[in-house]
Amino acid sequence: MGLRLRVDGDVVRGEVTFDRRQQGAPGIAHGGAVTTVLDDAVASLLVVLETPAVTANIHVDFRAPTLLHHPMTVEARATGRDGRKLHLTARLLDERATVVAEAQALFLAVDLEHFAKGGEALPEAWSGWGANAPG
Ligand SMILES: CCCCCCCCCC(=O)SCCNC(=O)CCNC(=O)[C@H](O)C(C)(C)COP(=O)(O)OP(=O)(O)OC[C@H]1O[C@@H](n2cnc3c(N)ncnc32)[C@H](O)[C@@H]1OP(=O)(O)O
Repeated sequence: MGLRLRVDGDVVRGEVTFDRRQQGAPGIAHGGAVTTVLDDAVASLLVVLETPAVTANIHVDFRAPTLLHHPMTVEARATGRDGRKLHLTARLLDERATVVAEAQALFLAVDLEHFAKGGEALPEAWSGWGANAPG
């Protein structure tokens, strides 16, 4: 789907075009693929927030069909923090700036050791990530 995300101040923005590999109904992206994009967008906010965290839950409202082969934009922002709980939101918009899907996600801040459970080496760039994050 060629998702590209970038940090723009305290917002994450990106572009994505779904194709047949993400098809659900004919010509329309599967909701799981749409959710993946929204989850990835909010997860990228963790760079802005300087906080390692994981998705605890994500709620998605599908407002309109997400059409294949149409360029979409995604934007994500943080809406609040309560201790370890990060409240994040993201929207997917079509070329006419119509919101086709939006998500509210709860992320839980974790220690970097959480990611070591996967048994893979963590990226070098992650060392020190979250060292100053409030608990
Ligand atoms: C840019 C770099 C990106 C790096 C990667 C980022 C990750 C990308 C996004 C992902 O896809 S993450 C993968 C999918 N998510 C997971 O695999 C998470 C799996 N779940 C867990 O590991 C644990 O359940 C979790 C760390 C989320 C919570 O376990 P904890 O033992 O740390 O929390 P705990 O049970 O003590 O609960 C702490 C608080 O959170 C609340 N809570 C926990 N899970 C919740 C939940 N699912 N829904 C609502 N509230 C939840 C819980 O009620 C409680 O609230 P209170 O403090 O008010 O009592």
